[in-house]
Amino acid sequence: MKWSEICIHTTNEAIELISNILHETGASGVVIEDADDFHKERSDQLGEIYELDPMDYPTEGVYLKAYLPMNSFLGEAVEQIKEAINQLLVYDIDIGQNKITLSEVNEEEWATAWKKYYKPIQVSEKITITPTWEDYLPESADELVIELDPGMAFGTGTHPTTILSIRAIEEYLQAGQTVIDVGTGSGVLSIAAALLGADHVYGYDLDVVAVKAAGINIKLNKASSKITVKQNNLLDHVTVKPDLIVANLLAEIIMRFETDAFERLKPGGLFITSGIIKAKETDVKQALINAGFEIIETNQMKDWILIVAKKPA
Ligand SMILES: C[S@@+](CC[C@H](N)C(=O)[O-])C[C@H]1O[C@@H](n2cnc3c(N)ncnc32)[C@H](O)[C@@H]1O
Repeated sequence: MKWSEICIHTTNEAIELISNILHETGASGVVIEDADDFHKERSDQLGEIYELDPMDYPTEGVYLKAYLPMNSFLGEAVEQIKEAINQLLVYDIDIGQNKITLSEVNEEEWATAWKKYYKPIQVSEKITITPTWEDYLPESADELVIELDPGMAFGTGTHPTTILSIRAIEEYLQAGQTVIDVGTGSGVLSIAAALLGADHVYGYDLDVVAVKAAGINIKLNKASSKITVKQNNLLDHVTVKPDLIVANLLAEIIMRFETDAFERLKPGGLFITSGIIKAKETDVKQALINAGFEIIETNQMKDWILIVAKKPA
């Protein structure tokens, strides 16, 4: 079968949203080529250096590439993608140059093209994320391994907002605690919390495709007994009283439920919010403070901010 590679020149801010649009349109194997990645030397934790081809990378911003089957629906799918990306402007998302190009690739190229980007990567002191097809063996007894299929919803688990979230869970979660993961996507944060000793994790996502993908990843990581995943809008109708809530969502969405998060948390509980673009940091902090939280830590990776907020004991 022939495949068409769609390449979108966009910004860091728009990556997750456009990846989501691509997945929803049936595109496979979304690949991110970030100008910043090319400029920094890439060495993974196994000591291998990636060979990066400068021709693959933009001089600024990000290329998002994905693959669509070449059939009679191709034109319609591309139009749908363009329209959905333009809709992001309504939400004040910077979509950068938004230049979209299409090129043809054959089955063999497609099957291997995107897999070469995904290698096991140590994302925190204890956690390594590996794609399902790699036979990765932990180097020490303390190393915890999460297997993910990058072809599925919000696949790789290595976006800066996800890495910041995993590191914060590792820092703050205490064994035996109850966790809620709002916007679970691939389920990666729920799996991380379970591996790091949570008693039980509740993962929620509005998107059924994400709920299915999370379910598969949770089984793959043998964490089903510790994680309950279901479709839900934010914390609507949730009665669980968690010690920790993690939410890797856009700033606009976090600012829709900070009061609910405050009410649900046990006294002394933590609200870890990620996915906040730098420009919106002050707004989110103010909203958290207005809800009654105390800000106890802020971290940054690239343009992304993570905030840890505490409900007073
Ligand atoms: C940036 S992804 C995060 C995925 C994963 N937690 C991670 O850290 O990699 C955000 C997720 O939030 C979900 N989401 C967006 N709005 C939501 C809402 N109102 N309620 C629940 N989930 C939502 C999206 O479907 C998506 O799966």
